[in-house]
Amino acid sequence: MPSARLSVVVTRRLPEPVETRMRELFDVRLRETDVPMTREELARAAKEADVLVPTLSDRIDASLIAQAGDRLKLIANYGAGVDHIDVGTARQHGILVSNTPGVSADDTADMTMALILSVTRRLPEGLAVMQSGQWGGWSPTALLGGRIAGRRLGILGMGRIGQAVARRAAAFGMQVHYHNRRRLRPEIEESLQATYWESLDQMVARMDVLSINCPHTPSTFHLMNARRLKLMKPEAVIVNTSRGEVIDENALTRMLRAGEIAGAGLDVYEHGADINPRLRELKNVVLLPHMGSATVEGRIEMGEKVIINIKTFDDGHRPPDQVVPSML
Ligand SMILES: NC(=O)C1=CN([C@@H]2O[C@H](COP(=O)(O)OP(=O)(O)OC[C@H]3O[C@@H](n4cnc5c(N)ncnc54)[C@H](O)[C@@H]3O)[C@@H](O)[C@H]2O)C=CC1
Ligand SMILES: O=C(O)C(=O)CO
Repeated sequence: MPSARLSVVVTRRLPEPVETRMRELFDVRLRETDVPMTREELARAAKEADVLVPTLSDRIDASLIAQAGDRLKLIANYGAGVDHIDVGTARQHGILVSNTPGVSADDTADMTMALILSVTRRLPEGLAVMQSGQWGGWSPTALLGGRIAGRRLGILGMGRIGQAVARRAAAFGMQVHYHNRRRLRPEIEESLQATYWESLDQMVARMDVLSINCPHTPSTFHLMNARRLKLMKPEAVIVNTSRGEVIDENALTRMLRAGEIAGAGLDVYEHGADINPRLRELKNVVLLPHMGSATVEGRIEMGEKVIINIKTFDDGHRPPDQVVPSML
């Protein structure tokens, strides 16, 4: 007799090919509208599913996991970052957690470079001139930015995305530096032509551009606090395509306003969509609505990874992208 199909609940609309494949493989309940579930809907979903497929907009904390009961066996996150999931509590309840690492690395690194170039070369100001209809033609002195070739880029968090940024930055002629929880193997460091800094403080003080690419964990929360931001050179630029919580957003905003940091390119914010309104007023800041991984290809590949994790689990094995507390 064939075994019963897994009951899978997905909390957000996913790209159409992903939803179609999920319908073929699982007893899946898909979301009809593209709005995050309310807390009550999420708690109900966690109770009724064998597998929950959340996204970064769902807070899967200890209380939600405690309410889930015995049925929930796997939280197969649609996304690489798992800072919205209490992975330790899930483990204590015997619930596995998986994510979608790697498939967004190139796309997010592309967006990191786009932010670096947008801030240093003043793209939004150029766009605003064109949209105003006031452009009077080429000028030797208008909208001059800074050259990135030859500049020092410091990467905080040299994992999949950090390394993809390093490869791109080297191709743009930047000198790549990094700080990471663990130093890379010598052959990888050499292939990336990257200089390792054991001291984050010392690296931060010497960079022209700082790119934040570590996950948000208890040890990275406000890693870029007011004290460290103050170590940056006043002409330096910071970009963040990881998670907003790694930077003290209020301190950054104050320093950008005061001209103590030259510019910022942000894809992510400390309080999600509730961003510091003062950031929006600044000319030296480029803000994006968390779209680092937003390509058609990447979002489908994230869904394929979710499916592989669920299928492998259904076949009686550990999901290939299982996340355990010691990884965080
Ligand atoms: N903006 C966007 O659309 C996207 C954002 N992300 C975010 O980017 C983050 C990084 O993604 P990946 O590169 O795939 O992760 P990864 O796990 O491959 O790399 C993260 C690196 O950060 C390092 N790290 C962790 N804690 C650290 C600490 N305290 N100090 C220094 N280094 C530390 C790790 O050792 C690792 O090398 C994700 O966790 C996610 O939050 C991921 C995908 C898309
Ligand atoms: O995969 C992630 O962690 C994201 O931020 C989605 O883009």
